Formats: sequence, C-alpha cells, structure tokens
Amino acid sequence: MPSGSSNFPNACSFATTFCNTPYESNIPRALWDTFYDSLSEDFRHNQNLKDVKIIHRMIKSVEYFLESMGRNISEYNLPSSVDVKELDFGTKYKEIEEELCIEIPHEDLMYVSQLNTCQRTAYNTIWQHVQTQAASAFFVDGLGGTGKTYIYRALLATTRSKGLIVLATATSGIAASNLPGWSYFSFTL
Ligand SMILES: Nc1ncnc2c1ncn2[C@@H]1O[C@H](COP(=O)(O)OP(=O)(O)OP(=O)(O)O)[C@@H](O)[C@H]1O
Repeated sequence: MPSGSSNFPNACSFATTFCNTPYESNIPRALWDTFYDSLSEDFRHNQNLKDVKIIHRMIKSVEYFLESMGRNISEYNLPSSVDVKELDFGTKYKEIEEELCIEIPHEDLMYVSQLNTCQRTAYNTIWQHVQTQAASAFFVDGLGGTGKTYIYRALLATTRSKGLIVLATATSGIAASNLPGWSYFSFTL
C-alpha cells in the first residue's frame, strides 16, 4: 500500500489506483480509511462544509472517476452515496441536497479578490442584499466582455461557500453553461 498522503492528491488518482482490483478486495476501503484526510483536504480548505457534506462530495468525485473507467463504486467496499443519505443532512429533500453539494470551482472563490472597482461595487451591493435576506432584483448591464459573468461566478461561489442555495438560470443553454451548477430555462413569449 502506498505510504504517503502525496500519493493521492485527488479523487482521480485515488480511483485510478484501485479501479483494477477485484470488487471484493479490501484494498479500496483500506486506502479510503488511510488517506481520507488528505483526499478531502481540498474540500475542507476551499469550502466551509460540514463533515457529512465533505464525505458526500468525496464519494461523488470518486464515483465520477470510477464511472469514467467503466467501474461502479457500489461494487467496492467503500462508503456509498446511499450510506451518506442516511446521515443527517438537515433536510430530506433530494433537490436541496443536490444544490448543497454543487462543486465550487476554486478559481471562482479567487474571483472575489480580483474584482475591479465597478465589479466590486455591483458584487458588494448584491451580496449585502443576500446577507440581509432583503428581497431584490438586480439588472447587471455592460458591454460584451466587460466582466458580468465574472461577477455572477464570484457571487455563486461566495453564496454556495456559506452553505446557502443559489439557483443559476439562463434562457439559453450556452449562456447557462458558463455558470457552475446551472439550469436551462426555456420559455416562449
Ligand atoms: N476582474 C477581472 N480580473 C481578471 N479577469 C477578468 C475580470 N473580469 C473579467 N475578466 C475576464 O474577462 C473576460 C470577459 O469577462 P466575462 O465573460 O465575465 O464578460 P461578460 O461581460 O460576461 O461578457 P459577455 O457579455 O460577452 O458574456 C473573461 O475572460 C474573464 O475571465
């Protein structure tokens, strides 16, 4: 068994290491138990998450990489999403759990410190309303390429990192796909 946390910098290298072991092998679980702290380090550092959400995101990441290699996490002796669902999420609604588990890109959290003066004014104004839960609507306008999406991404990252839910929607698939955790709403006028 590898003997240093640096052997598993992320879920991908972890999954790759054991994806060819037999399903009944105890190795995946032993690796998970031994290296869980280092594997979950990114989630702990980047996001202010409760332990149960960190486990859930870890499992989702490993699941994703195993599936890309044609394997299924449920066949291994590893914690599964089903186990985690039995833990206390503070809610029983799947949709809410899913929203709370959306990955927050590390770079988006960095955007907040890189906003220019105009972007910061817009960001602060909107964020202040989120914090005080004041009902409001904002229209962000500007020429193409002036940084509107940049503000949205910073706001999405900040809001989600505080454990709040934010629904990112757009009326075209292309526009929506620029936003992490997006949905596409189509309607006819
Ligand atoms: N404060 C910033 N610091 C560094 N890069 C930035 C900043 N604001 C915007 N950018 C970069 O400028 C480019 C254009 O920004 P963005 O996509 O947010 O513009 P936009 O106003 O949404 O454009 P469009 O209206 O065409 O969709 C992107 O590559 C973005 O990363």
